[in-house]
Amino acid sequence: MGTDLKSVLITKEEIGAKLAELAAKIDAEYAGKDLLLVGVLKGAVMVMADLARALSTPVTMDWMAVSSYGAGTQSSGVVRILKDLDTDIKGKHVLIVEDIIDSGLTLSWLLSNLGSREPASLEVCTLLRKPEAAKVAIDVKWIGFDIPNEFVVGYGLDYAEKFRNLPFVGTLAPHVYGG
Ligand SMILES: O=P(O)(O)OC[C@H]1O[C@H](OP(=O)(O)OP(=O)(O)O)[C@H](O)[C@@H]1O
Ligand code: HPA
Ligand SMILES: [Mg+2]
Repeated sequence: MGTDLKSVLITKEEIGAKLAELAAKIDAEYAGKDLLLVGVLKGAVMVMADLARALSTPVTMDWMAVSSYGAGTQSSGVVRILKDLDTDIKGKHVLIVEDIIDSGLTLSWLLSNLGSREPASLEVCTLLRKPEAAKVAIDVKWIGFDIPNEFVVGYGLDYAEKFRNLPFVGTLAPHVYGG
């Protein structure tokens, strides 16, 4: 961690408590239904792993890899599919699991892409959201934390592929990205 981080924004304990809270609501919503969690690689790996274990509802899990940030701190706006789902989601209850909604461009694209595959339902759960950064309005059912418009890392979130393994969410010192 050293001096590359400016501050801890959300602790490991706060993340755990929030995921337990969200899991209880998701359990209630999908009681008696088959639920497919779709994790968005790579950032959502930690949220997916911890949220899935906090749920009592039996779920299946699939993954999609899309990338719009590359090595920078700004979304390019161009979303690329790096890996598609392994399964057909037609008729299934699908919950997209994300680490962060920043500009909203990734999710907006993903919702229309997955929506066109005719799932029985399609909702979103995200750990973090930056309301001030939104470039498109998105209807998100479950949100962990609204955070300020600052670049964050940790708990799956990277800067140039680094910091994903931090157990908390922190802000990056400006010198790291040349700010
Ligand atoms: O709302 P947006 O501005 O579109 O940003 C959010 C997306 O950006 C990040 O992914 P990234 O493209 O960095 O890929 P990664 O998960 O592999 O790091 C993050 O995991 C979200 O998927
Ligand atoms: O603040 C962020 N940090 C890391 N990855 C991201 N992808 C979108 N916003 C962010
Ligand atoms: Mg990234």
